[in-house]
Amino acid sequence: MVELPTRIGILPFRNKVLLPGAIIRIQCTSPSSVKLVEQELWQREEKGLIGILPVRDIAEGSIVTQGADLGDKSSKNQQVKSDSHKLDGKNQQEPNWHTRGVAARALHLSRGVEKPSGRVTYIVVLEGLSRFSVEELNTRGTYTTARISPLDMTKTEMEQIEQDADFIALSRQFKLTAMELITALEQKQKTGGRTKVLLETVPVHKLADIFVASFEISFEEQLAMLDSVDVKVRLSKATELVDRHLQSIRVAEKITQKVEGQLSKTQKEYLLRQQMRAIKEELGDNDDEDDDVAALERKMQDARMPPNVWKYAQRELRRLKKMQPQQPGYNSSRVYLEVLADLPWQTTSEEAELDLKAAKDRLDSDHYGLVKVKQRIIEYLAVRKLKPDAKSPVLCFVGPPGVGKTSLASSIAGALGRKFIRISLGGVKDEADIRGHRRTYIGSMPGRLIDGLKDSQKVGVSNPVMLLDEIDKTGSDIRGDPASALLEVLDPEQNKTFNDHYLNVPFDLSKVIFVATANRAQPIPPPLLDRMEVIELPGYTSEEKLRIAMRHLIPRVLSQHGLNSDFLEFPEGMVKLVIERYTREAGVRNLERNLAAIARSAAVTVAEQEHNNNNVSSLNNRISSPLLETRLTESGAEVEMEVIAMGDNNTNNHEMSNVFTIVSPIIVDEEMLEKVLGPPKYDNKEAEERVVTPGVTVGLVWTAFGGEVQFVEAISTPGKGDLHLTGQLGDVIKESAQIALTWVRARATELNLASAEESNLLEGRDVHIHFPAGAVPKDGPSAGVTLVTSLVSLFSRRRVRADTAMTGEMTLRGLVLPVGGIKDKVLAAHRYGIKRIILPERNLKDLVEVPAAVLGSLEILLAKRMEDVLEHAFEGGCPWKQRSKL
Ligand SMILES: Nc1ncnc2c1ncn2[C@@H]1O[C@H](COP(=O)(O)OP(=O)(O)OP(=O)(O)O)[C@@H](O)[C@H]1O
Repeated sequence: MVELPTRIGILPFRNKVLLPGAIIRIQCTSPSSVKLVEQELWQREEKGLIGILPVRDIAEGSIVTQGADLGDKSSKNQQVKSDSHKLDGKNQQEPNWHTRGVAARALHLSRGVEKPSGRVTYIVVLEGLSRFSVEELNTRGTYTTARISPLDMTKTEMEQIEQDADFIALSRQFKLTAMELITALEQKQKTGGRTKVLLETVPVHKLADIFVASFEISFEEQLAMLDSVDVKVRLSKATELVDRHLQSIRVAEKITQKVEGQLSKTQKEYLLRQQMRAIKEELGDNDDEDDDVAALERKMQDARMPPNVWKYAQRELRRLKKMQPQQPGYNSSRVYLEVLADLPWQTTSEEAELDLKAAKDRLDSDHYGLVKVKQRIIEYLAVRKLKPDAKSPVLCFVGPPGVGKTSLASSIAGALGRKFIRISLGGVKDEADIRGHRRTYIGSMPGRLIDGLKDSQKVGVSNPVMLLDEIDKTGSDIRGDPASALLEVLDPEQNKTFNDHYLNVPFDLSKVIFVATANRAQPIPPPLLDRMEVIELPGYTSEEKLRIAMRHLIPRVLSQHGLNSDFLEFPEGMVKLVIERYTREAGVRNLERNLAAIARSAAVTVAEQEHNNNNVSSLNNRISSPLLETRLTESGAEVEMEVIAMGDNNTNNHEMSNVFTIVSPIIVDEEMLEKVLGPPKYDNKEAEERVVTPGVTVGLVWTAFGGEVQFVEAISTPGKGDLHLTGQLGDVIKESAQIALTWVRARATELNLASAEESNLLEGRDVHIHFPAGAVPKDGPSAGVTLVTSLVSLFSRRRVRADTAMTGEMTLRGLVLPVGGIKDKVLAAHRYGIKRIILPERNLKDLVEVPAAVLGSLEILLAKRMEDVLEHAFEGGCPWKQRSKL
């Protein structure tokens, strides 16, 4: 029995009733309710109570309280008039208060602060305890309070009524009906019978409320239940409602059974057909194949092929009809006709009038940053809109992995309202991969393009946006040149009648919009490159990655794992740690993978929690679920939550609060990162640790993964003065190394090498230069200055500065030439925590593309000649100048 105070703070419930024993989760946002929760629940030392009083919208007319039991208290059977009161900001007029309410306590409280307004809100999980009647309402303060008197029976009254014959009969009737309901529910959900125990342990008058609270009934009925102060009235009302619910479940079941009956009818039919087939087979009566051919013919007719193709297909079909299924060639002919019938000869997706603004919004909402790229795409779309038949170039996105090339292409398809199809060209070396094998080959197939288009479920239209992925990874060998086939595909003059060897009839590709991606433009054969407009997507800075993660990756990763921010929160600081300590890439691919790993681990925790909750409180979940609906007002603002648990162990209802333990989200912290992702993979000390001996230098290079930091190591060994190079190097880089060695040798005197051993280094010994990360192929001229610096460091026995990286081509006479990919290289250096960068002077202009925040953290040193590089690379300046000073 709960001791009620004489005065209680009132929380108005609009058109809704909280019954004793019911649990509800609400969000308080209006100033009055926030104040109420703050003063009555949040700030209290001991557990506070508040009164829940139903209030009706004025528009719906006044409350007519029903219920025969009200006779004795008829004086109160009228509405309590109150001072004008603002109800949760929704109703400015005088509210219609009901005269009876329910005292409630908080099972769980969480406090939130909206950003950026700073407004405080509360989420409260309330449990109804006992009825009261309102003696007087006072609405003059910030929130309403009421003088109340309890309506529940005292213990002695209760003991008396338990002897009453009517009450006993009513209880029995109620319990019987309730038991039937539980049995029906359990059968439906096929679960065990824990809930029945509650029928024995909870007093019947409380059960009546709990059961009714779990049904969806009208406000009037809810009020009637609330007003049923007399337990006998309450029991008969509850019995009636439980019975009604039971009947509705039964009706629903009957309907399902009927449907199931129908289902088994189709199953029966299927079985009979199977049997019929078997009998026919036994009799050698094989008209099934005929059926199949007829179906194929119908499918071909539906495909609406152009006349010349149709003629060809007809001829093939006639041939097929003459053949026996066992005959060689029957199957290949059939498969061929299936492919023809599957191709979208005429079907196109409706292209709505292109709305450039909507397209721009879509690109913006899908992708963070990339301003120039998006601008270029919009221009491309604008031209297409003005002149749809213009020969627009094929867009080719070039950039390291995971910078959004594929997803940009799919956004273009979305903006145009077209289907999207991705054809992977990585590793395609055979022309037949593009153009198909002739049908004379055994196991011949159409090429990848036609194969992609024929998949009618996925594409089924002749005008999709087709992404030719990794177009730089096609190569040619004796089996022909895929690039020349691609050239035909991309040429608007020729692709109207694209000839796939397998099809052997022309297919019109001119309605397809082609987009290509590549990691690097350089390997793409020039004629192909000429057909394309290259749009470069450089890598992202850490700051950009953070924004992309917060806005795009995290929401997506959460929803992919069935979570949302109520369950899992990624604080910005932790995302930053993932970016800096666990990834070191130009794009965001690994970042996304790591975030997904964390989400997976959280999903397991959440699922386990839910499992436990379901076990403990299966009754509550099932019975109270309609009342547990969230009544959160959609404020749309970000809310920062602070949570205190209000668990109360001395009541038998504490189980119920378990349902809400997941209200507080899992917040990712360093410990969780280490647990899921392991110890940090990167720090900023790598350069420092590796540049400990003379001969090692830090260079900046450009690889298929974007800008990279590349260490170069040189040592000398006894020999004949040869140069050895290792680390999967291309011809250009090998030549750079030769030039570097020649240049350094020519300056032997300037180097002023002291000992005989050192002069030997130049003539009598071999030099070995290695580029670690041997698995990654490297080429290009930009390692020139790095190579020279390594050699000078080796010969002069002086270490280069570990905080410095360099890039630049060097001529035989020591002039430093500009190189490409400066932005990517600078970003890479930034990722590695490098502080100083030596660049060719003529690359200065390229720095405008580097974000200011990154530039600000670096010292940029410009070099015109090799001597300038050496001057910057060594502590105290160029080594041989140092020596001559000595
Ligand atoms: N600027 C961005 N804004 C939002 N999401 C991005 C952005 N850049 C990349 N992403 C996301 O990163 C992921 C990887 O991008 P995507 O697959 O498009 O990369 P890609 O450049 O095509 O890589 P690959 O060359 O390996 O195919 C995608 O989930 C994509 O949505």
